[in-house]
Amino acid sequence: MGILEKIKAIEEEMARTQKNKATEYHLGLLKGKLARFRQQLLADEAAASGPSGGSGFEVAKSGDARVVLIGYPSVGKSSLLGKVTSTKSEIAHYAFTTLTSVPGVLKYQGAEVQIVDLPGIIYGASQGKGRGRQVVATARTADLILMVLDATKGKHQRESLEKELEAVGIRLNKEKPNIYYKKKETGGVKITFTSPSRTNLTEEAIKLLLKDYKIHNAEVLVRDDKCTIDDFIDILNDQHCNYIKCLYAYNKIDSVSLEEVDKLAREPNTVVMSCEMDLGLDDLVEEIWYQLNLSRVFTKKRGVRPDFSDPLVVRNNSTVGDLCHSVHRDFKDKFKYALVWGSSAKHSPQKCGLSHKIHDEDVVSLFTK
Ligand SMILES: Nc1nc2c(ncn2[C@@H]2O[C@H](COP(=O)(O)OP(=O)(O)OP(=O)(O)O)[C@@H](O)[C@H]2O)c(=O)[nH]1
Repeated sequence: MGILEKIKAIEEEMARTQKNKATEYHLGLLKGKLARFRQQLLADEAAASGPSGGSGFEVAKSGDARVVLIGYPSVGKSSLLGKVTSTKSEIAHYAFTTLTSVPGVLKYQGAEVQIVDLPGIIYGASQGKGRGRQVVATARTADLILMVLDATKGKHQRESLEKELEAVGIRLNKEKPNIYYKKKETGGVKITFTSPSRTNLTEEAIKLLLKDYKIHNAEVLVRDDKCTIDDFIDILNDQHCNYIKCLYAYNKIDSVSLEEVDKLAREPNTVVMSCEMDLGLDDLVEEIWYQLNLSRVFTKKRGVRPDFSDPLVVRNNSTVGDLCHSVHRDFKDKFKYALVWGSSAKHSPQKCGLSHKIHDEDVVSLFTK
């Protein structure tokens, strides 16, 4: 039996099995197997396409962060890219216009965010269909997924995309489960819960899964009483799981009622817009920036005004040390002290060491030995 048939057989068995206390472990085991086969399927695909597989839309990562657009055909991804980035992309009045990914650059107050528009075909990816799997591979590299949805269409589009992403191990707006897991050479299986589990994740369930994965020696520490069997399966398939932030953008709000727009706009992690009418695009860009969680830092040479058009971009909560690292790998070794102006400084300028936390829009002078 090929992997695809195995996946199908498990899915059918899961659909047949009633969900109740008695079948909980059995379903957990099936889920565990499913995750393993899906991972295998995607790994086979990656090996087959190879580094020079010529998939046609692998894009080199550039800029300070990467946002990946995901959505069904004709929801307005190309239009959006045309509006917010400096890349032009062809828009035709028919589906499937975007056949190769077109990276665009969104410039936000000096920072550069790469926006990649993937082929609109993600559906069926988890079943190994078409280019969906390649799309997924690129989606995994995103700092933020921007799911573009058509406000005139129902809930189905969002749910089915979420389901597809879920099936290939992309977890949206979710933290990595707080479970410590380490495979060992000897010593058997040791399972500890820091507090009694409030879900279906019991010691017995963990043992069954480990046995099914042919793992006989391991240490497991469940640190969160809300972790489920699914979370533990994710930990077992760690390399296959990516935890990525997702922003939902509903386009074409010019074509639906105000009540509908209002309802959509109130959903969490959601923005509403109309590319055609130029509505909500500034809010979208701001929200993207906010979700990326980045800070701009302006460097200043002695006796010269800082260049406010060319910031260094680092993660929020970064330190002077992180900043040095982003200048050059070895810069930290030469570092003597920094002068910092801006909201993180107690007085202007403040003389700081490597551990000083910098804020967005700070000005920093770095001095070397
Ligand atoms: N009413 C309305 N139509 C829009 C809006 N934005 C885009 N469209 C139309 O939707 C159609 C599809 O737009 P595209 O930008 O090509 O969509 P896409 O998601 O890139 O499509 P693919 O390339 O097929 O994946 C075009 O006819 C656009 O004119 C909008 O805000 N309102």
